[in-house]
Amino acid sequence: MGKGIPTADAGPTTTGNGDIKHRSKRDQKPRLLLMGLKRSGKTSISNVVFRKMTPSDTIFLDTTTTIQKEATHTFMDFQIWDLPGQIDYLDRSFDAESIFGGVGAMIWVLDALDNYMETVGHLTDTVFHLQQSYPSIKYSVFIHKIDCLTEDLRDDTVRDITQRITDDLYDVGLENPPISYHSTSIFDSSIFEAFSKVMQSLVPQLPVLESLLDTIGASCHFEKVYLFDVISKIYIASDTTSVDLRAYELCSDFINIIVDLSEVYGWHQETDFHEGEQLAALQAHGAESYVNNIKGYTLYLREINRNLSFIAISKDPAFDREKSLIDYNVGMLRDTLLKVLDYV
Ligand SMILES: Nc1nc2c(ncn2[C@@H]2O[C@H](COP(=O)(O)OP(=O)(O)OP(=O)(O)O)[C@@H](O)[C@H]2O)c(=O)[nH]1
Repeated sequence: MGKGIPTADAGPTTTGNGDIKHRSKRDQKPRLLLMGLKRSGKTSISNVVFRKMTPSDTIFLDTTTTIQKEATHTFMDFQIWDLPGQIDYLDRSFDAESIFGGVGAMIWVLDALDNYMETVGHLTDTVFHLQQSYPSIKYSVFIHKIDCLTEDLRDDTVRDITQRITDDLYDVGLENPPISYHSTSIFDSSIFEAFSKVMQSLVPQLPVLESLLDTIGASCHFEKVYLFDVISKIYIASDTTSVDLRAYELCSDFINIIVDLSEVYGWHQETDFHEGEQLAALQAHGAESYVNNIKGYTLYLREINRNLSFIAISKDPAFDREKSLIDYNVGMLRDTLLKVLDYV
């Protein structure tokens, strides 16, 4: 058996060492790897997205020396493994199966400010080798720290990196590698947008959800509709209109306000509702909120369950909820989530 690297489980949502039964069950959940050279930004990304760390606080992070495992229990239970950047995972003495077996997606974090020739070489070697033994892994390259580049330089850098990786892989015989590219920064919503796309690649029923969200958007006259994981702010599906960072930001801010308000004014349903019927009715409907005319937009949120909310944005500043057919459409969404995903 090959050597392994020490692993560390950190934080409240992280897999615990003590509970072996619990742990082995979680280890079967889809795994997502964060890889890349030292100081590329892997731990910062994991902390900002999943631990709500303020981006500016990431400058105090130490180098990671052990695998950090983060387990999230939201719409989809999955593990994120943050791998130390200084280790050569292709070294034959490594127990590769313990790291790469069961991986659904790998994110390669590439520091756009670095001399990226070195990391492009590591990345293409890694993809090439893993493709032989683990062909189902999906790869995403985060061209990261993009906030430090000017608009023009950004486009050139992204184009150059994409081209180099594609050429290198072509040279070794990989013509259409399953790689997606995202420009990211922890200082804006691009990191959440990119992570959303990675998570969506792990949802086999995504086309069904997207087509349903397209239908809802059209019939209710929404410009953009999302299914949001409320805690992480990752959206697990949206309609298929083009990515709109501004719409994402407005929806994300809206969730923050709703969560803050419900922390102050919310109540614990089990203790306050003694009438079973009343509680069932509330759960079937789901909490709802909408605001008209925020910077010319209407925002609409409907809770599907504790984790998942339907959120839509309309350019009509005077959205009329009663005429919108929203109840019928959200009902259809709930039915689909239940039937197709066995979820809700
Ligand atoms: N400008 C900018 N800096 C970032 C961004 N993301 C991370 N950083 C900074 O990059 C530095 C390294 O971040 P880490 O998260 O520790 O990098 P890492 O890849 O986990 O590094 P190792 O643990 O050594 O493998 C920190 O100073 C972060 O503040 C970003 O999007 N933009």
